[in-house]
Amino acid sequence: MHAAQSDPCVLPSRPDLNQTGPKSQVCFHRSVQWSDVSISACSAVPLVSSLFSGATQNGLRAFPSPDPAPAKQREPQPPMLRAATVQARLLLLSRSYVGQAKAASSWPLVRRKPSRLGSVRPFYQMDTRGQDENKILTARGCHSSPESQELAMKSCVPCNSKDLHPMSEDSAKKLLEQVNGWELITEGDVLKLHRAWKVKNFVKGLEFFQLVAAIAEEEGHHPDLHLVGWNNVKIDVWTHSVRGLTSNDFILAAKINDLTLEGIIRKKKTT
Ligand SMILES: C[C@H](O)[C@H](O)[C@H]1CNC2=NC(N)=NC(=O)C2=N1
Repeated sequence: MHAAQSDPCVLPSRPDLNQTGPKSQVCFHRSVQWSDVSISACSAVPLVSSLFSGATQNGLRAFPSPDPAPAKQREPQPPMLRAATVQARLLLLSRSYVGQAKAASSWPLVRRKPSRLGSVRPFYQMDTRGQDENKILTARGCHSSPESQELAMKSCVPCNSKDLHPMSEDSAKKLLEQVNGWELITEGDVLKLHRAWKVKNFVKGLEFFQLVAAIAEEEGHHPDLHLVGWNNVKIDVWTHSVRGLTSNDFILAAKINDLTLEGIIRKKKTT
């Protein structure tokens, strides 16, 4: 995928679950009919290691399936044949990864429990190991304030909590400074957060929704998503249970602002 001229505030696309590291691993996943294998394109490392151990990873079976015959029934393979088998498997694996890398952008995001091998970066993420995307964005002046960073690190509370009440418009206006690009709208008598983006195309709009959905599911707090005229994304955020705005909505908006959307959002035309 050709990387467009990058907007300094947009890092290469990756699903941003939580600045403090994903509580669960978000992976590309698809059952590939030709080899009857379910491949999770999170990272080559666990799959290759489980390939050798034949172990399952996150409930996935290292291919080729079906289950290898229990060791005791298998005839010991001569070393040359064994090496050739591993070679063939690795070739199959590498081919599938090339195929995946090409198709990965159109694959649906699914949620996986953290791999038993520890959380690993999905292979399509920019390798910023040891760096903190937040620091990168802040260094580039992309965060409106440390408060907005702090907001993006928080977690939503359950919307059916008794302590949740709609905030006043003045309180909302104060918090608005911490969510760049969002505005307050009132629909019916309900105060909401609203933001619009132009995406490159319809599919990228859906990809954007997938990234937002991952956060919403993680937080148990959901936005209203609109994709109109094929490339206009509009998102409204409000707390339905109290018919107004709560801190949950600003946390969700800050997390959406922290998504890395390179390749999804249409570059602003320089006038
Ligand atoms: C029980 C659970 O907290 C509710 O169903 C959640 C789900 N997501 C939600 N999202 C939003 N925006 N408002 C809600 O009131 C809400 N309620």
